[in-house]
Amino acid sequence: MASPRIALERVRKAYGSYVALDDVSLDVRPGEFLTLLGPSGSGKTTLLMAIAGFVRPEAGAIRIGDVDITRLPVNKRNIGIVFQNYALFPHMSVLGNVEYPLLLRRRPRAEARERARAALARAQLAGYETRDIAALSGGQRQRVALARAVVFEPRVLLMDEPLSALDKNLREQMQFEIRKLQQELGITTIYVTHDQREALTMSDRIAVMNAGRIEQLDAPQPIYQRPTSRFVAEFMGESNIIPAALVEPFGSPPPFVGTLVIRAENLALEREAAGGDGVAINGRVAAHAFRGESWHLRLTVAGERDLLLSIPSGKSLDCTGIQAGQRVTAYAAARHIHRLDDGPQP
Ligand SMILES: Nc1ncnc2c1ncn2[C@@H]1O[C@H](COP(=O)(O)OP(=O)(O)OP(=O)(O)O)[C@@H](O)[C@H]1O
Repeated sequence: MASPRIALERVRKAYGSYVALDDVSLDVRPGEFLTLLGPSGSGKTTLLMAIAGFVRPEAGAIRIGDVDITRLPVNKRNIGIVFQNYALFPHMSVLGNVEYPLLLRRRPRAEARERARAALARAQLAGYETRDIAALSGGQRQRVALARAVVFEPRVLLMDEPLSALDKNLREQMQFEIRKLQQELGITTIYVTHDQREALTMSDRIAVMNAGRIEQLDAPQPIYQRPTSRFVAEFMGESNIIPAALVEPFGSPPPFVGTLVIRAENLALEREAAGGDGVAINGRVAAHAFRGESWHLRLTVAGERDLLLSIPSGKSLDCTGIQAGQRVTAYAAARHIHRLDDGPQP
């Protein structure tokens, strides 16, 4: 059976006078991997827990497929959940943990065992069945948690920062594994993270959350390249937000108006390296640092605003000779300049 859509309609949750979810509406498509991305306190976990049934909204409706689950108890929702801290049973073996949801649903032991073994194999844990949870690494524990979340064939899958306790390399490997498993199962998934690179890597679409609202909902590339608000532009990557009055066109680009967003990696110190007509911004080097794959430069511009540049260290100009206080010009091609609609007009 195909995994259903998840639909939220004007879901509201307040803690006292603090509004954690401010009339959130969201439509997650069947089989989609949708990530809730946002800073700490933006409401991601509250939204996920409202879908899981651990948080009761004051208003609004939540549907899975055609079923209104807003008032349904947690154990009737048929949702797989993976938490950051595994929430495994430490006194049970790996197999015991994964069988548990099936035994809870009164499946016969032989069937439970067989399905648990299959789920463990899918999660790359064949051979670990009799191990104690305590004898597993963080990554293996998270695989057990994943196997346990999907073993009973839930209708949808929810994951709350499942990889945040793992080191960088393992986290990147697990991002691909989780995504592969999700695609094999075709299960509609909502994933919570505050890590933008993780969201960009894994998702079909990303909902960027800020103060209990969804600021922008789109596929990874448009979210990154065409942010619709200052908040999203600043949250995703290193962005420069510049009133157009501060920048000068060069070549023959169209006239610029309003507030502009230029990513740090789209600025260059040479006109040719910028790749086409665009804008030139004069500044003074305030700080510079070598970051391995790139040089990081901070320029003071027109005495009031810093401009961030990220220059690939393998290509373009060698920044070794750059001095603090040096006057430089930063260039960006017109195609890398994004106009923001909600910014103040210059
Ligand atoms: N049980 C609660 N009682 C009071 N306030 C709460 C409760 N749960 C959450 N909040 C508040 O609601 C806001 C949203 O919290 P939530 O956990 O959803 O944010 P988040 O985006 O998941 O953040 P994080 O990334 O830190 O987990 C926060 O300001 C939080 O302090």
